Amino acid sequence: MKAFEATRLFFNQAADQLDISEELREALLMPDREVQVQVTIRLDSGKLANFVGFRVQHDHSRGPMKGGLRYHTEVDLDETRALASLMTWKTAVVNLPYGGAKGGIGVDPNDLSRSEIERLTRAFVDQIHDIVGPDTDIPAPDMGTDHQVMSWFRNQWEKYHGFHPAVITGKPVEEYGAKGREEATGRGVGTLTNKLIRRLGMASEKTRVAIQGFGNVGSHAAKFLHEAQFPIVAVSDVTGTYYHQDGLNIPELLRHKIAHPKGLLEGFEHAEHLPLEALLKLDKLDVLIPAALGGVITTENAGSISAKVIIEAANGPVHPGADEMLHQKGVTILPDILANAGGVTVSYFEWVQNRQHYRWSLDRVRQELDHTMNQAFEDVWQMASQHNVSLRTAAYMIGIARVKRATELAGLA
Ligand SMILES: NC(=O)C1=CN([C@@H]2O[C@H](COP(=O)(O)OP(=O)(O)OC[C@H]3O[C@@H](n4cnc5c(N)ncnc54)[C@H](O)[C@@H]3O)[C@@H](O)[C@H]2O)C=CC1
Ligand SMILES: O=C(O)CCC(=O)C(=O)O
Repeated sequence: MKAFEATRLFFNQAADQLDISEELREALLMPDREVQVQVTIRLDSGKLANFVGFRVQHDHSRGPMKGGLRYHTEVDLDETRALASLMTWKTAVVNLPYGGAKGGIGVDPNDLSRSEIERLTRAFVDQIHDIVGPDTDIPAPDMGTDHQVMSWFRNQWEKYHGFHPAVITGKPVEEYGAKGREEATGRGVGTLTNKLIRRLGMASEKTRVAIQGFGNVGSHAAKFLHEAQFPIVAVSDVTGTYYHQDGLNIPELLRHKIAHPKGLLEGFEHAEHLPLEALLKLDKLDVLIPAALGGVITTENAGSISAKVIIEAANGPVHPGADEMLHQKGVTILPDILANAGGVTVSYFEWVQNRQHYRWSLDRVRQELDHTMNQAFEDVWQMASQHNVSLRTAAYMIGIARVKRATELAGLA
């Protein structure tokens, strides 16, 4: 099943609870605009290379559209469309005054030098600068992009439109970025993991965690959970799974990642090195945190997952069929549109600061982030209890109801 079809299924499960008509479902699901562009650069070798870039603007009924930029080989129109629609429900669940969008380029950034990535980013901006802006559509980091890419993006966009740092978020802190944006998604994941396991009557020191992906989100979630006393027994990145039955030394893993030229765990010696796919098959896990690609938990591998709780730090990691199987097994899933909303929440704080030419302290960012995430969690928990539905369906119900209301108030439906 393709990614957008999967999000459509999750959408429909919630829309059934809300009794939404077929026409309105189509109107809410259909993206506002989809753009596909050619991105051509000259490589360091002197050869030309052609890539395909996308920006999908899904819905703007609640405000300017917001969502990250992904550089990854699997980026295509369908995946970008699915990710853009997730942004619409996500910004609504945490009640930010935004709609949803997503973009990216089908490329493996590990194959390019930093200067090639800079040229790629600038060429992409040349193609899409007219459709993004601080009041229309505001990009941010996602897989394969970071604060440096945001900085190049802003610089190129400003060549066309003049100074406006609020055109993009996730910028370097010394260049109009918000303190705490880099850690925000991982911190939000950590905060809600802690909250959920306590709600389920579990204790952090006895909760064995595995994290798939040790990039921005996975590594910050690991840091936060380690500080909260959770034993993290396994983490993985593209180079494999790293396991220690008594819990990994997370500070040492973080130091290793920082020292590695590509930020990888390759060569880490104080853990058992297992194949990539081993992480999902580990026994005696309590919490599994997919924090890499979408579509990784399927009907084929869901049966071998031992965790009682799955926290969707990645976007769309669980296929609908697997979602149903895990639900039947009694696994609690904290859905992506709530679990990983910390990133876009602090992006919103960054945008607000840029527009006011003001800077918040890290303490303030963290306090407001924790408040937003806790409030959204309580709203979703209450909705799930009231309607006897999963946390995913409850989160979608809240998101869809808010977007539906804004659409109706605008007189569009
Ligand atoms: N960066 C952000 O603020 C946000 C990111 N997300 C989602 O979180 C996920 C991760 O994003 P980032 O951490 O930003 O990306 P990243 O590019 O910083 O890191 C990705 C990590 O996943 C690893 N990885 C890739 N394929 C893998 C595989 N098959 N098995 C195990 N590990 C694999 C990579 O080696 C790397 O460690 C994505 O689904 C993204 O959409 C969601 C909300 C915000
Ligand atoms: O920070 C943002 O604006 C968007 C982050 C993002 O792409 C996501 O939440 O999936």
